[in-house]
Amino acid sequence: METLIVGVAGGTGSGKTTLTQELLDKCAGPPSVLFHDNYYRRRDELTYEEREKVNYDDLDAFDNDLFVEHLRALRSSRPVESPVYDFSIHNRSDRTTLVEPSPVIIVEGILIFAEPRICELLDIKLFVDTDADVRLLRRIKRDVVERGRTLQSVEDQYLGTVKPMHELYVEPSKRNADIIIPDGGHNIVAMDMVLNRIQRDVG
Ligand SMILES: Nc1ncnc2c1ncn2[C@@H]1O[C@H](COP(=O)(O)OP(=O)(O)O)[C@@H](O)[C@H]1O
Ligand SMILES: Nc1ccn([C@@H]2O[C@H](COP(=O)(O)O)[C@@H](O)[C@H]2O)c(=O)n1
Repeated sequence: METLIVGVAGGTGSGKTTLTQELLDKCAGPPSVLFHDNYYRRRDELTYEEREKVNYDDLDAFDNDLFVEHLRALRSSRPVESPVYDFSIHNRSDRTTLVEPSPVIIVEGILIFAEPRICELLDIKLFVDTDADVRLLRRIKRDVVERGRTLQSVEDQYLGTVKPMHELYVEPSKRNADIIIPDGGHNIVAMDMVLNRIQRDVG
């Protein structure tokens, strides 16, 4: 089976998941999706308080060996049992989810263009570009409402690790993108271009 692997990167709150969902809704298929977030390392050896302090915006926070193994398996038409991460406990859950192979594979995550082993497997690289102030406002809302965080913890984490790692890894990785998309999944012109390209290659 011919496969096309589409990478969707961008800072936290930039609109990656929204763009991924648009692609899922509009591609025939449907595509397979691997979320890099689900490959955060298991941290059973740490207490909750210790896990709260981990730098989750560093490349080392992810089990990239497993991620690359799963991406290669999907590319070779083999299904994978993807881990499921639980943000409320800062740890991998005991559940997995079956991801079936498909001609179009979407890969999403803040750091996928910063890890060469992942980057080289991607056929189309999309970077969702959104101003830091907008991303921060979205992040505060999401972390408090959906991830059970306090305002203080969001502020501490943002200034302590999220912002510096964004500047060190995420922003420079934009140079590896094929297309930089302002306004993410709401950018109709960019979406049409990407969908046409997908249609041409695997349609
Ligand atoms: N282009 C956009 N315009 C306005 N709001 C958006 C846009 N893209 C995403 N959002 C909103 O911003 C929030 C974060 O988007 P999301 O796609 O989850 O970001 P990410 O996956 O990069 O963290 C969500 O509430 C989403 O509805
Ligand atoms: N236990 C964790 C693990 C990760 N994060 C944050 O998630 C962000 C990435 O997800 P996006 O949907 O925002 O792209 C990343 O910036 C990590 O800081 C967390 O808060 N807790």
